[in-house]
Order: sequence, then C-alpha cells, then structure tokens
Amino acid sequence: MAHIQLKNVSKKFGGHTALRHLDLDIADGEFFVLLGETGAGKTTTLRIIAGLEKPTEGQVFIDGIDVADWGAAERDVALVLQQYSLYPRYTVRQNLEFPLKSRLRRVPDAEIAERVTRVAKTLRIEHLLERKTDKLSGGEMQRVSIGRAIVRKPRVFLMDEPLSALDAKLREALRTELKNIQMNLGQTFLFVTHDQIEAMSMGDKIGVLNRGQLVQTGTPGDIYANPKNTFVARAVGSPPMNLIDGKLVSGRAVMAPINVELPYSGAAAASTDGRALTFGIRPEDIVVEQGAPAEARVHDVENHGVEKILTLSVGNATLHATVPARTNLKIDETVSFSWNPDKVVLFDQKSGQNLRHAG
Ligand SMILES: Nc1ncnc2c1ncn2[C@@H]1O[C@H](COP(=O)(O)OP(=O)(O)OP(=O)(O)O)[C@@H](O)[C@H]1O
Repeated sequence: MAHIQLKNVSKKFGGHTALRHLDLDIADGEFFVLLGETGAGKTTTLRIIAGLEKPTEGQVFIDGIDVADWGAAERDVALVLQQYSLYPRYTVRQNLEFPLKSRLRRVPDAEIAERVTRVAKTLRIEHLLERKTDKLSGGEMQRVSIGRAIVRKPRVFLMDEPLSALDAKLREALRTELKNIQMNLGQTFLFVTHDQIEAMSMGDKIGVLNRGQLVQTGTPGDIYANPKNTFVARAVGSPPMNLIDGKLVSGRAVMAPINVELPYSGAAAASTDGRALTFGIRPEDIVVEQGAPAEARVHDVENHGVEKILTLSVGNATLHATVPARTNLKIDETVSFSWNPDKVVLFDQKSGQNLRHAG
C-alpha cells in the first residue's frame, strides 16, 4: 500500500524557488508521470518524497501519515536514476542480492535466492546473472538497476528519467516492459520525465510541471483533448497543437493573422463573440481536402509510415496536419483545408487559459 500526497509543498534553495505550493495526490497502485522541462522541479519532488530533501513548507503524507520525521530508510521507497548506480566489480546476481543482505533486513538466504531468480525472470536478465555489470550494455544495466529496486519490495517506486540514456528502440521496449511490471506488481510508481511520449504512453495519470508549479493533472486523454492552457497544449502532443489567434464572430472563427475564416461548433460561442482568443486544433483534426474553404502551401512532408505530417504555410504562420500515408502531396503544392469544428479548443489570448477550464 502506498498512497502519496503532497500538500502545499514549496522548496527554496537560497533565493531560488524550485517548487511552489505543490499539491499532488497519487493513488495506491497508480502509475503517475510527472512531466516537465529541465529545471521544472521533477527531481526535487522525488527527493522530497524519498526523504532526501526537506520541503521549505508543506507536508508529505504516505498512506495518510505525515512523514516529516521519517528518514529515507523508514519511508521505504526505491529510487531509480538515469545513471545506473551498480557495483561494477560485482556480478548481476551480487548486485541484485545486495539490497537484501543488509543486517537490518535479515532476509534468509533461500528467500534471497528465490527473489533474485524471480526478479531476473521478470526483467529477462536470467542469462546475465553471473556476468560482471561492467560487461553489460546500457539497456541491460538499466534492467539490473530496476531489478535492484524491485527485489526489495519497497512501498513505492520513484523513477528519475530511467530510460533517457537509452537508444530509441530500447527505450520503447523498456517503456512497455516497465508498464507491464508495474501492472503486475500493482504498486505505486512515480516516474518523472521530460519526454511527453513517455508520459502519454505510460501514465495512468500525468502531472504537468512548469517552473515548480503543477499546471494540470489528468489522464493522458484528458490532457491531450482538453489542455488547461496553451503551455500544456504545446507540451503534450507531437507535433503539438496548432495555436492560432483570432476572434469568434457569429459562430465563425475569424483568424486575421492567417486571413482564414472557419466554422466553429463547440460550446461557449455566444459569450466569446469579439473577445481576443487563441484557437487550438490538433494536427489530426485539420482536414486536407479539395474545395475546403482555406488554402495553404505545403512547406514540408514528413513520412511516418502509418501517416504523414504536413507542415503547411498559411500567410506567415505554419500549421501541422496529419494525413494518411497514401496522401500524395509535394512540397510547394497548394492544398485546401478545413478543421473539425467540434474539436477546436478556445483559449483566452491574453492569459492562455482554456475557456472550458475557466468555467
Ligand atoms: N541543491 C540545490 N541547490 C540549488 N539549486 C538547486 C538544487 N537542486 C535543484 N536546484 C534548482 O532547482 C530547480 C529544479 O531542479 P530539479 O533538479 O528538481 O529540476 P528537474 O525538473 O529535475 O530538471 P532536470 O530534468 O534537468 O533534471 C533548478 O533550477 C535547479 O537548478
């Protein structure tokens, strides 16, 4: 069991505020991903939960208990880092046994052997057990690091960008494996990353952190479809959401900067007439078709196998649109486009806030 809560947690390092009034609620058994750019405060959050750093203000609760007076060992959390902290002269088996051999734990030898075998099987490193860890590849080393965390059976796993040093293919494979492991263990994982694809593909929930502040928490689906503000709209999705300034006039989106006018059928149309807005539309909701009301020039075509990503020039702006791979378009060609009028998200132009979130 591990339900993690942070209440109003702030952290200052001298004059620098790394975290501001952070409220976080991670349910027992949840795979929670904290997504943020470099310096956003991700590692600091993990270190505070792990008991390696004290918050300047606010409280941390584990299963409803305020753990302010608990040291790192009592909190019983496992921290997995980007840099593998393995003993290079030890074998994989010895590395996995190590956390169980402390005098405090007093795990019987037979149980140690059994647990090590089970973890090695889960991570598919059984064949490496007798090898020294300095003779492993990066991906194998990271598996052993994760194994060292699992073998201890901690209350909670804290993972600090554990996949970011691996090559793309391995990262993808380990993403799926880690998610499966978490589901099988049924334990609470807090995983931090700057990679939105990792966040979207692994998280039951995502928290978006910007300069020490939690901007939005939700399922990947919520955050993608209904970002709280233009910061989140840009942070999640690849390519990101198209954001175009304009106004609603009699139920139509008038986008003067690109000299385009398109239909809008979402809610809140009446109260926003004439107000300075930013229209958000995902690339897959831009419809490229003959005879549509707006025109653009194809600036770039990126083939992604199942689909193509078009970069379109409209006036001085660029828009991204995803189209089926069979679409045959050439650079500099002129295309007509529209959008799915139900999928447009309205943001206040000045504050960047999603009008649906503002109520
Ligand atoms: N011990 C420290 N002393 C001073 N400043 C610190 C300390 N630890 C972190 N900071 C600062 O706090 C801010 C948040 O750092 P943190 O490491 O939590 O960010 P992060 O989101 O994990 O970034 P990264 O992805 O680069 O690891 C940064 O501006 C960092 O420079």
